[in-house]
Amino acid sequence: MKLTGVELRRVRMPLVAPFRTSFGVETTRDVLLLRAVTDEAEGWGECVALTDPLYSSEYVDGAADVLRRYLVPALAAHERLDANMVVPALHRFKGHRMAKAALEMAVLDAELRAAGRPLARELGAVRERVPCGVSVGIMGSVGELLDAVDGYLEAGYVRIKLKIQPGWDVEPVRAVRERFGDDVLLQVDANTAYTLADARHLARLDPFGLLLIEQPLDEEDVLGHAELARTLATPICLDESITSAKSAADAIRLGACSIVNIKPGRVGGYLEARRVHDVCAAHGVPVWAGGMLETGLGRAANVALAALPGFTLPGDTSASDRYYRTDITPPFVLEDGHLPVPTAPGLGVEPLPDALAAVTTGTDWLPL
Ligand SMILES: CSCC[C@@H](NC(=O)CCC(=O)O)C(=O)O
Ligand SMILES: [Mg+2]
Repeated sequence: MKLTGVELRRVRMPLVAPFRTSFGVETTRDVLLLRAVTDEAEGWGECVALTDPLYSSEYVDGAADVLRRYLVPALAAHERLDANMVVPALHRFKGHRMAKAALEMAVLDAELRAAGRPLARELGAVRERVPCGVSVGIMGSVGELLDAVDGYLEAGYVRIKLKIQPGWDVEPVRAVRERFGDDVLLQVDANTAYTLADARHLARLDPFGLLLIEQPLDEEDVLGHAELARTLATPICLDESITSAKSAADAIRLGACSIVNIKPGRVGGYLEARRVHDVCAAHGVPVWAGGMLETGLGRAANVALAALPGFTLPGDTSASDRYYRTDITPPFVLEDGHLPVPTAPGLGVEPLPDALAAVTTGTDWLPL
């Protein structure tokens, strides 16, 4: 394929309710979308960088800048381009995995649409629908949390994930267990909010039969997670620490985690995400699909990824209405706790023109 240009498009998507984590509160997603135009087809990419560099070092304005000044121009040198070539072509630019992932995603979508191949089949999907969990933010009270969890269980979600932080951990977990019982699949996500000094406190979560505790320590403290894993009965899952297939192999070998949350943006793309899946499978480590409040575009790709064989735990692949009143694609609707894997070529979905126009705050055409 010949890439003729890339459109950077910013969309502003208000959340149906504030989403609070240990690092901040999201009320509106300011999303950077990419539209890759080639001589054979067009493709869409979604950059998962948040507005501020609080989940990781990337942030949406920085991603747009590095794409505009470095990453998109770097692809001009390639007369013919396929998705496998994108990340290697950008290797000399350090970091910016979420920006690189979005560019690879757009080129991959265009390539697959041109070939009439669904992303799920390209990645190695073995399922036609995936079981869906839901991520529940930190709330103002335990009562408010219990009402939210009740609503999600009613909606059919098969797994509940609670955001935790110091001062909001044991009590909400205990309340959910007491209200909904021991059979509900339940896990927690700290987003790096604790230190090894909190080990004894975190061990107080062990009696609640959690599936996992996600990223309790700093993303760079792999050895700390290995030491914590020797203390806790609850399995440790890493998110922010896993930035590539190699970092997954290292973390597993060091005993830092026994479960991995895979987010394609965090690891530099869907092709690397498949490699993370393969490395984890080789070590017998289960994985699940994480989320970054994606629009239907990223959601479609995450659902395709979640259909790979090693994704044996429900992911944060929630329905569109978990976050958005109106999605920019036909909405993903939960059916018996599952979402269907798209079967059309490429991502299998594309933006609805009117819905996209209604939330677009700016476009920037980058010709090659
Ligand atoms: C704004 S918080 C984004 C990162 C967070 N993501 C979620 O909790 C799931 C979000 C989703 O359902 O897309 C995580 O650390 O796993
Ligand atoms: Mg997480």
